[in-house]
Amino acid sequence: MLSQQELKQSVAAAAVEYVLPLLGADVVLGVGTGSTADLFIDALAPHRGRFKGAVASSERSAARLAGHGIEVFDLNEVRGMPVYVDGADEIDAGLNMIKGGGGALTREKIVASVAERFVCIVDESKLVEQLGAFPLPVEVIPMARASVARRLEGMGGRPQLRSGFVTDNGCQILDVSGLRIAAPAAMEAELNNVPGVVTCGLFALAGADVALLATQQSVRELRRPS
Ligand SMILES: O=C(CO)[C@H](O)[C@H](O)COP(=O)(O)O
Repeated sequence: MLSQQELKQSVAAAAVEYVLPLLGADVVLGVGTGSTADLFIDALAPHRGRFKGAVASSERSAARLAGHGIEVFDLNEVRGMPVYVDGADEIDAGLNMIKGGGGALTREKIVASVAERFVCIVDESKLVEQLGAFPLPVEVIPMARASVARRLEGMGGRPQLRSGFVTDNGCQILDVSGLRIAAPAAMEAELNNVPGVVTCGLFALAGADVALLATQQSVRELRRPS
């Protein structure tokens, strides 16, 4: 029986195999945040000479990439990326996701939006029938924390401030439990439209294109239904 850590290692290795054919001297990769993304960075490191560098979705990942000698680019210096690789807290069969457990949701959404393809790397514990058991992270401008929390309560959620945590953008996170997420894209649009919300951790309007899912038997590849 493989542990969750071993499953994360196997999906990180599979993600490196996935990106290898896309590498080239001019190629910049988009790299996500979290323990699975960390393992991806570690597994990518031996191939550092085969691509130009990476854009990271957090200061944490930027430091890890740089520690491996992979050049880290500011997104403003980069015109495009063939692929963005990142983990998720939950993913459904439509490849809609909840992300932001590590608090990097806004930069993750920005970097992913610039990449041609989002490859989500998860172990099988993250695959769910309906999103929402994992509390939904919502990044908020600090002055709007209370007003946004009231709006979230009005939607049936129970927001909790992630205490002592400040995002790389200088903002705060409300972790919202109790939401019924039957229509993820509609809820993402509604939440992102609340004044004071920087972004919510639903990735459904633009979900993953491909999911690599580590199971006890193998790493399965799932594609976003068209
Ligand atoms: O969205 C994220 C960070 O903001 C991560 O991708 C998500 O929390 C999954 O993390 P892990 O790979 O550690 O389980």
